[in-house]
Amino acid sequence: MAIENKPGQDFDIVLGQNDSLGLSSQRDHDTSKPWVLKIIVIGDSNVGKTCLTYRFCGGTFLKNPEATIGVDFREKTLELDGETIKLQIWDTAGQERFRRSMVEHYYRSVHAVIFVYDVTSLSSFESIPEWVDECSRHSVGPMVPRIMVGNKCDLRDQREVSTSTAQCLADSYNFPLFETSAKDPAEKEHVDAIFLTLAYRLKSHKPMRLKQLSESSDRQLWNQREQEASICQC
Ligand SMILES: Nc1nc2c(ncn2[C@@H]2O[C@H](COP(=O)(O)OP(=O)(O)OP(=O)(O)O)[C@@H](O)[C@H]2O)c(=O)[nH]1
Repeated sequence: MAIENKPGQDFDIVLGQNDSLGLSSQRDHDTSKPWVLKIIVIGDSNVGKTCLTYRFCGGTFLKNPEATIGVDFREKTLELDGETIKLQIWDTAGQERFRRSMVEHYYRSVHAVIFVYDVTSLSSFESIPEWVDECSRHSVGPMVPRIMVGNKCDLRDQREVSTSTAQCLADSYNFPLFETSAKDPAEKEHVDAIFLTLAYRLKSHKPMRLKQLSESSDRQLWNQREQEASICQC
């Protein structure tokens, strides 16, 4: 496995300029460079955010993940209809004490949001409106695509959140709902579908304004995390 962006190597990121999605009305995309889309994964601690992103990027189930501190970055490059798209996935900390200093970074110039709850934990589901509110408080506009994901569906006997209850909440926000399991290998396609759905939705929007990531503080953050060897090499 090889990481797409080596330390010190510059690459582009789409940063919001003209509207909440960072989209411009004119095509100014250099086709030799991929789109880079920032997706954040948020939700209570222990719902499986790290395992879901790892399943998508690395293809396997991470057996003993440690609680995320601040953020872990993962990247996946996709070819969609002949265009290269890099998904820069921010796996955020669910525990308040590990996210406090990072929250502003999470939401800055974000292109899509994945809200995760655990189908075996009613309280994690009941927290979803708080996560949605946090997004709004950080000025994530209504144009930014959002998806709701119920994880750990393999634990059938322990389910506390029914599909219909979750669908009601998702409908009230007009979010697509996915139920899946990071653990069950048979669910890999559903996990992929979450991220692909977002990638296609973002790609279908108008062409995007590009800005060098090296100009932003996101770049510094990324470098710092690379030095701490906390980027998943997938
Ligand atoms: N059975 C089952 N367990 C899962 C699944 N996904 C994650 N887990 C387990 O749930 C626990 C928490 O997983 P994480 O991915 O670390 O959860 P997180 O949401 O990233 O947690 P924080 O980093 O604290 O925010 C771990 O013990 C995982 O093995 C799943 O789909 N099924």
